[in-house]
Amino acid sequence: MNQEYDKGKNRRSLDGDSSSSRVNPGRPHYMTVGSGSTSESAARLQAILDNDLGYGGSMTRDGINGSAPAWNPALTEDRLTPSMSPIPSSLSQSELADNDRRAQANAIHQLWYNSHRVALGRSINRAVETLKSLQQMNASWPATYPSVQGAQASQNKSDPRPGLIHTSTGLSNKRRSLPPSPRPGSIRRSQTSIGEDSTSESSKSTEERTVPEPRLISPQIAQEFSILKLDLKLGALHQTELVHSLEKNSIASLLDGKISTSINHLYSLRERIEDTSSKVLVTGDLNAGKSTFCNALLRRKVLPEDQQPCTNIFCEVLDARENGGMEEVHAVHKDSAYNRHDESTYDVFTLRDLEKLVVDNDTYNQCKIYLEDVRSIDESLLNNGVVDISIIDAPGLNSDTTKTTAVFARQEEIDVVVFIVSAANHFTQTAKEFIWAAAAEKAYIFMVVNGYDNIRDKERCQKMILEQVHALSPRTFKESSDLIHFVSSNAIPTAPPPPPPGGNGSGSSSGGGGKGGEDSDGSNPKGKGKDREKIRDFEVLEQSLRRFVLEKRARSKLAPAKTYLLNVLSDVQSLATVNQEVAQSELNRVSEELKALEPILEASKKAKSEVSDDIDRTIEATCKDIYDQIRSNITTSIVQVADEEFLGVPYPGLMSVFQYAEDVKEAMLLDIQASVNACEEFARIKTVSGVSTIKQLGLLHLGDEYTDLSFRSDIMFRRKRDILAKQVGIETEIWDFFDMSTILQRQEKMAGAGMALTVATAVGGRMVGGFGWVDGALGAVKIVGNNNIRTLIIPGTIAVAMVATYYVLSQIPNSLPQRLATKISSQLTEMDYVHTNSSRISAEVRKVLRMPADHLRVGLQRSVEQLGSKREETLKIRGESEVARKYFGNLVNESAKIYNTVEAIDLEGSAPGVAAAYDS
Ligand SMILES: Nc1nc2c(ncn2[C@@H]2O[C@H](COP(=O)(O)OP(=O)(O)OP(=O)(O)O)[C@@H](O)[C@H]2O)c(=O)[nH]1
Repeated sequence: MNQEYDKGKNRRSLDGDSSSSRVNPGRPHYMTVGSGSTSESAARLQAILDNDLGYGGSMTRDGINGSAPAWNPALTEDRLTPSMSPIPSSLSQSELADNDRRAQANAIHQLWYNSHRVALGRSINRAVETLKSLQQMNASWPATYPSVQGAQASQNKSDPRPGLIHTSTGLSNKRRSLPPSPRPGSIRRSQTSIGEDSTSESSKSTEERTVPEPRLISPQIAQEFSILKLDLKLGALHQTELVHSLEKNSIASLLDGKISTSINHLYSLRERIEDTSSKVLVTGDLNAGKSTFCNALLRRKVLPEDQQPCTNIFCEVLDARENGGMEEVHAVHKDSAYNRHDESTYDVFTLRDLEKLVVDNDTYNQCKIYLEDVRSIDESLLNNGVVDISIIDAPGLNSDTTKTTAVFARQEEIDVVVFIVSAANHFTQTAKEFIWAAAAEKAYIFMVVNGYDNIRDKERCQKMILEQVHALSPRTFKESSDLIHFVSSNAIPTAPPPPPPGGNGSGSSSGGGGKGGEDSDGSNPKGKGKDREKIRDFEVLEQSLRRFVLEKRARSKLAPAKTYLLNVLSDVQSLATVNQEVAQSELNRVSEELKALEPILEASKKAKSEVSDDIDRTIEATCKDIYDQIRSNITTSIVQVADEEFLGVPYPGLMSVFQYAEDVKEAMLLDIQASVNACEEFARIKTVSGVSTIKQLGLLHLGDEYTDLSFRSDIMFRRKRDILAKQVGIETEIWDFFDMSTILQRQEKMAGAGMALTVATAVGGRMVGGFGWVDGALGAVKIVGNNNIRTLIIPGTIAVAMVATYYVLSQIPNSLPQRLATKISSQLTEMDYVHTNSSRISAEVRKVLRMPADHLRVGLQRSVEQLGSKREETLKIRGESEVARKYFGNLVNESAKIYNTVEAIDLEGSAPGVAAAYDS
């Protein structure tokens, strides 16, 4: 923030030539009064001044760690008495002593003034540092901007004045008193309040809960931001509604812009207090008589006056000595920064050309009018012997928006505002707005109620105007006798306009003007009673203005810086207080959130690993169970398939025995297939129950975050149907019909059943069954006898064979299924049918169960990650809030400290030395 300033800048020439005046550019330049040599005490004071150029031991080191920015030594170059002040060579002893006394008094005053200026300069530096740090903080932690409560604001809609008052919190008891106009009483946080901030809010549940109205809304801290007030004039929306409709970051960026503007303004204020000259802006409504007033002050008709609006550009009147004693007009080119030493930035004209220049402003944006004021230093404002003054005549406020804006902007670089108000029209809305804007740094405004001669009921006019001033600028009102004047500027005798170009100008004008100069009509107004009164009123005004600008220079020159500093620091303090509390509640909130979050995160992590293992175990157990169950079921089904009573296939008789075999075979395979289907159904049921178990786990651990997968058990096992019939290919053989083992088994069963067994059956059975038929034959021979046997043997054999054949054939429905079952069973064993199907079904169940299981695992993982990142985010917010709380806590203290330092700079009391200097 250190800024090096051009040491020569703003330093005026004391002898008409700025270069020759620089006797010692690094120290104050005071003229030698009296006999040409200063008295001892004056010399001592001079020495003190030399050593006290803003760094001296007399200053309290309250700067920023003693590292105050570079201070321009030229700032103390105010003249106490101009070198060209006429000092008669033959002064009496008493007059010399008087001069000496005055010089001493001036020196004392200068010391006092310098100390205040330096203190203010340091405070400006500290304020700039503070604002810069606030800007940085605002970038990383968007500051909360309190706004006026909508309801409150609308209650006060009748109040035309924008903004609110500062109430009694923090510094407010020390703040400036403001008009008693009703102001909205409370503020409330903008949409950036806790709970409303979507960016910083890290928990859904927190977002959803109802946030209690922050304490910040309390009317106790209701106050207006005068400097850092966001200017939101968009459409028909009220400022509050706008603030609430804006994003927190948008507000932060608007605030950032305001801070930047304020920093720049502080720089310009520092420059202004360093500048030894004083700029007086004469402004007011259109046609209020600004130019007439300026002319009256100068006692010369320099600026064009007209009944219709005529001043279109700024006209700055300066002492001709600043221009080498030449009276001329420098018309500054548009978009050029004026530099008197660079003629490319302006065109030179004579005073006579002024009228045209002022009205026609297409080429120029302002005029610098160098004028010789021949009045004595006791009377002249320009040539006052104390300080360089420039008087700026501004275009009428309500002439057009651009010019009005320009006047508003211009007042930021001036020290004193002289506001001309028409006695007939009073304060217009634009006038009021200007005064409110000026109040940001100017607690006092010099008010000139002009055209007073036009008013019949003067008392009523005064009363009304004073009432208005009371509301507009209370401090000005408080000192109304000094700061508010009712005059008629056109009644002041002025020297006629300058002679035509060709003459040197200064000589002729000084001849025409001067003290008690004639009016343009040539009459002597001092002779007329009414005019005398007007002139007297004007002279009183002049004295007050001189006192305000010259004697109370600390007030006129330094007070704007002080007022602005107090206002901006107060704004900073309010902002800091609000944000400290916001940061604190944010900190509390996130700490609470963290406290709640930690165990949830831990539980979630634990659940994740436990549930994962659990699911795996459950799936494996389910699948194994299913496998075992299915294996046993299919095996049983295969084993039992032959026992099924012909599986519902009727025996068609011997003629269709092959078809019978095919039907039995198919029935058997279908029966086995049916058992497999039953197993699939069983597995389906088990899967549905498994999926439901996983879902329960998901709901238990993820709650609402668990998303269910749609599961259709009916589409399981679709592809494996009918596979068996295709795979099993069994040929029916002749031996399949005569399965002896089955026949024998059956015979034994039947034998065990009782005596119904016939011999034929027994014999046949034996015969058919094996070699036992020989024994049977021998037994029969013994009974029948050998001869008989011989005759019976053939037919007997035939009979037995027939019986046996019949028996065997009758046993086909019994023996064929057994035989086929055995063959199917062995083929299925060969195919590993039981295992294949059991593992196929259990594998599909595993696959199906894994889907929701994996989904649950992913959900759990995501939940842990989300909780983890929420924790990270919350930790980050906690860290930031902690930093912000500390920062804003410090800012509250720091801004209060600077505020107190600034407030302690007493610019109001009578300046030491002044009385003595101007006494006599
Ligand atoms: N009766 C009366 N007329 C005045 C007074 N002061 C100014 N006038 C007249 O008011 C008219 C406007 O005066 P100006 O000085 O041109 O007003 P202005 O405010 O400079 O006008 P703009 O710069 O164009 O806004 C002129 O005709 C003046 O003679 C006054 O005190 N009494």
